[in-house]
Amino acid sequence: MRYAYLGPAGTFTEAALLSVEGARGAERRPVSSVPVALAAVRAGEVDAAMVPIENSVEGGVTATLDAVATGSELRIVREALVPISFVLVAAPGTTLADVRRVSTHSHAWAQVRGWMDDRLPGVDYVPASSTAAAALALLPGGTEREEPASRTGFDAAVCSPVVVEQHPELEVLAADIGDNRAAVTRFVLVARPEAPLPPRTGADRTTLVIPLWEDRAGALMEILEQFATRGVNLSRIESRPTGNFLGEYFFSVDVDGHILDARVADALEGLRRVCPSTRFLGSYPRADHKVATVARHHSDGAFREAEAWVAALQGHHRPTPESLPAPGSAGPA
Ligand SMILES: O=C(O)C(=O)C[C@]1(C(=O)O)C=C[C@@H](O)C=C1
Repeated sequence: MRYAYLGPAGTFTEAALLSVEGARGAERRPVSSVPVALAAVRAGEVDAAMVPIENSVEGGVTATLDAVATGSELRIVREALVPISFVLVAAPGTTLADVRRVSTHSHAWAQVRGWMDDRLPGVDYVPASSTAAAALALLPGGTEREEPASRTGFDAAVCSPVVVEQHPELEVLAADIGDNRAAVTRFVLVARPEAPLPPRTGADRTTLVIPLWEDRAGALMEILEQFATRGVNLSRIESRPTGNFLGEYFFSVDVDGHILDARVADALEGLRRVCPSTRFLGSYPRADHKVATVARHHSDGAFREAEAWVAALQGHHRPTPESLPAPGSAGPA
């Protein structure tokens, strides 16, 4: 297997990838952004890419939500949860009092803002492509030592403690600086659509992209109804602009269950009718193994029984040519 991930080594995304069985011995390609990782999957240069999708503090990772919603189809085949803990690092010899400008990934910055306001008020933020990229930039590239700020434009970085394990020469100015100690990021492994559908486990998640089909009152309600009436619980719903023009949005949705669950399959059929450009991004096991609660009347057995009942009734009352809708018509009102 060949994998792409948001690099360099030491990112949280790499930690997520390393949690996949066999990934340690596989070819791993660090890349500079989520779109680049997904482009490598689409081009067939790698078999799958690990990308962040949701953080418990900062919410959806918009770069991922947008990149999987458009372009050629992709499939999520698994997810991974990584607990997030941050350290503030600098080049050797730097002290906290020297820090004026701090670099990291924007999602990481959002998770340490409280600590920064408290301990380094007025410090400037310099965006980086990842937490590890910011930290590694602080290390002198050559033999000649340079002042980091003059070379990089910043003098400290927020990253994972893993980077310090790999580069012990980095000075740790502060540890555990996340505003929320229980922060977790959810990552997804994304492959091409021909990837085999992961088996149903009973504790599964299905990810969908639902463009708002028509701009009218009740359009969102009609989408949500498809899930509600089949007892399908939503675990995440976010609206994102399509980028085409102001006011055009799509919904990125996670639901509890697998496409092989009758209630999920039935909801997808309903969605297809009310919103034909719905995109299926995959059904895969939940990393937290949380089993969905399903009422008896939403179980596979209840759907099968109801289908068999209707089929039997149809068998007794076969449609006549006159009772069928004319070709091209919407059918009897
Ligand atoms: O920069 C990294 O280390 C990443 O893996 C990216 C990322 C993200 O995109 O949210 C992953 C987890 C953390 O919440 C912060 C940054």
